[in-house]
Amino acid sequence: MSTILSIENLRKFYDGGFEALKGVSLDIAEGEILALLGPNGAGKTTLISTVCGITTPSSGRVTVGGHDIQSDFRAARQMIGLVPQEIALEPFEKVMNTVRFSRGLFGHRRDDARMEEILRKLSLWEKRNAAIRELSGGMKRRVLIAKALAHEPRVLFLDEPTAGVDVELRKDMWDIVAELKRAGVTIILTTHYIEEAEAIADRVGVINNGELLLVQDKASLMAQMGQKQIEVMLVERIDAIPDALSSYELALNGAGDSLIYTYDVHGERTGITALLNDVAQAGLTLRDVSTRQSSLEEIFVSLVSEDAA
Ligand SMILES: Nc1ncnc2c1ncn2[C@@H]1O[C@H](COP(=O)(O)OP(=O)(O)OP(=O)(O)O)[C@@H](O)[C@H]1O
Repeated sequence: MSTILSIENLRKFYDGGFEALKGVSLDIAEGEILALLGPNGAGKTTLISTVCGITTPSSGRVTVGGHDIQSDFRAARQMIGLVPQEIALEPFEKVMNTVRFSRGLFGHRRDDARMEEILRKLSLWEKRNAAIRELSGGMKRRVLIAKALAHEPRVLFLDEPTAGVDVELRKDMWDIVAELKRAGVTIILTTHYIEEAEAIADRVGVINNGELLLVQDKASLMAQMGQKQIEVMLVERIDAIPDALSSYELALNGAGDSLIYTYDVHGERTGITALLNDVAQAGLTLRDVSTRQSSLEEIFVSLVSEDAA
């Protein structure tokens, strides 16, 4: 797939000398969904704002569809839609006019069919004549997305799209993102909800202290770094792990009826067969066995804490 967004050695010093981006480089392929994860203050918003031309880079180069965001700003910006973190809308304006105005800002001709399509997709059509101030917070977020899509961008940035929204709207958001992906839109989103990144992204980038710690295909990241756990559920409760099993790194759950064994998926031998054998030898009866892969959240926490060390 071709690269639609290219970021090369991007640095940002804020007034006062604080370095919020320390030489970030990243290529994003057309049509992919990239989730940017990072703790508060990591530099996610600064990165997005710089690419979108809201913040000027101190050095480095960014191109969108081959257009340089500084020397060819208009063409680059045309290709980008931004759904900002904060809701900033004109309270007395009507929904339809708000979205139509955004399209006009980019020099696009009025297209009522297109407006209807966008508003329907976001379940805003019935509200098209409502004033913004009459809408719920969730509806306002939908308006922000509609505004960002009004000029038909090829790359959409979503800065914390689900911060503070309820479960239902969050699910709707992800349906919208999936639909946009099907339509070929490239999506870069920041989130604190790691399980969402895990569910929706093709690639995950982890940013901390202004540096991109890694960008990797989600599946390979999880396979590479993941540990698996096997839970051995027992028929009877036990107070302590039997001595016969002391050679294994086992944990006993709070209820005393499950042994948790963590192993590396890449180890030559997992030790599971021997463990199950020895559990039986120790006189314990298995009720059930289940395995689980460590989540992106655990991977993320270990990466960021390694970085801080
Ligand atoms: N205008 C500014 N002037 C000075 N420092 C700033 C400015 N904007 C952001 N910063 C600092 O730059 C760093 C990165 O901020 P940024 O908003 O990009 O982080 P973030 O990863 O988006 O965080 P969050 O998850 O909290 O939104 C922070 O330390 C922040 O305080």
